[in-house]
Amino acid sequence: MLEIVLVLVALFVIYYTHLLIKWKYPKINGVPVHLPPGSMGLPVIGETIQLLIPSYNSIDIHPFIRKRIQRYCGSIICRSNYCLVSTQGAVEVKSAISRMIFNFTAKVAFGYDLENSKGEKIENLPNFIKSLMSFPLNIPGTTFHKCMKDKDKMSNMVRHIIKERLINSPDERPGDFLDQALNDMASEKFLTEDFIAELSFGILFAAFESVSTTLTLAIKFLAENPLVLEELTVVNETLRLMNIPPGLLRKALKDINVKGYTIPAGWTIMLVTPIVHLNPETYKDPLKFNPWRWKDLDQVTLSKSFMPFGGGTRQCAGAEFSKVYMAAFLHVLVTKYRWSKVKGGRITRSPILLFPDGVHIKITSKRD
Ligand code: HEM
Repeated sequence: MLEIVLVLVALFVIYYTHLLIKWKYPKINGVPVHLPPGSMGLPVIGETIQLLIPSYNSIDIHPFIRKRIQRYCGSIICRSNYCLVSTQGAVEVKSAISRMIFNFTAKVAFGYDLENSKGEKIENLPNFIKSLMSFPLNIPGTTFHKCMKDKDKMSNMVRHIIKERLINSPDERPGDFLDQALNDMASEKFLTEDFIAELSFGILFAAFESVSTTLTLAIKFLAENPLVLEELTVVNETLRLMNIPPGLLRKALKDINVKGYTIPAGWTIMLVTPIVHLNPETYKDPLKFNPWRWKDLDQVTLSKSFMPFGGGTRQCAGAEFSKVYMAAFLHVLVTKYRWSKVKGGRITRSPILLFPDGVHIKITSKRD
């Protein structure tokens, strides 16, 4: 009996050693691959236990989603209402703006009203990002588990709204993004109630986290550099300097040769856009917040050296909406309000941008 166990253990060790060697030193048609330099880290876990790499390549629903988001964003821009709180005390900008955008997007996308909702209250979404980048181990006690629970709470809330909508006749519905998706269920096979709930959550998340982070940064930079010019140049400079996503993810569909190195098919590649945005040959003094530089940058340079919303066919579906929304927000801020930084402003990346001490401003209406 003992011999059999020993043989099995030996076979197990040989098999996994073989897999490990194959993974560490891959071959294509029997020829060893010259991999790009760098460490492979540990099997499965890689270099870090903190980074979860999302994949966008599930089913080919992307053109559909893109079209619907763009149509929806276009229609809501004119309904935007920027409610800035005028207060004698200090406001923590990131949470205030997150909440504002969360409420606004949830309301216009699927009719969720935070104050008057009857169902489950969603209080935690603005903190969702903190637990997003975690090792995908879904057992109680892990950050990932907490993150999934928050996401489920949100998707369930949308499911509840979907059920209510489906009871009502189509002409009683508000005609928002959710209604568009429900109407499309008849023609698009992949659109199930579950899918629409997850999609609505995804849009809410994509919109509120990225926009609120950019606006918080813009306000911080403006408070530290009070001479403002055009709002759009401030938005561009903020996106350039801080690069909200740490990079773009792509999957190699076939072996790719780059400068003598092979990236094997199936590998996930991260294009680190901050490197392009901080290239001193394009952006003089690249670490300096300088909205004025945008006056002199030509279109050709920009098309190659500015990609805060990604590029190609997978470019951000909310890019135009975000630029207009943020420029309009800053316009209202600088024309109608006075504000000054009280404390905070420290930024960390892990790998998303966080404000460990917040950005606290004192804000009052110019009419007061
Ligand atoms: C400051 C604001 C924003 C930034 C910096 C940003 C950035 C990005 C980036 C870098 C990507 C990946 C693109 C790629 O892989 O090439 C992306 C994808 C995406 N974004 Fe945004 N985003 C912002 C706002 C929004 C908003 C407001 C929405 C929705 C209303 C949105 C919806 C999406 C969607 C659906 C995708 C996936 C596109 C696809 O795979 O086709 N984003 N975004």
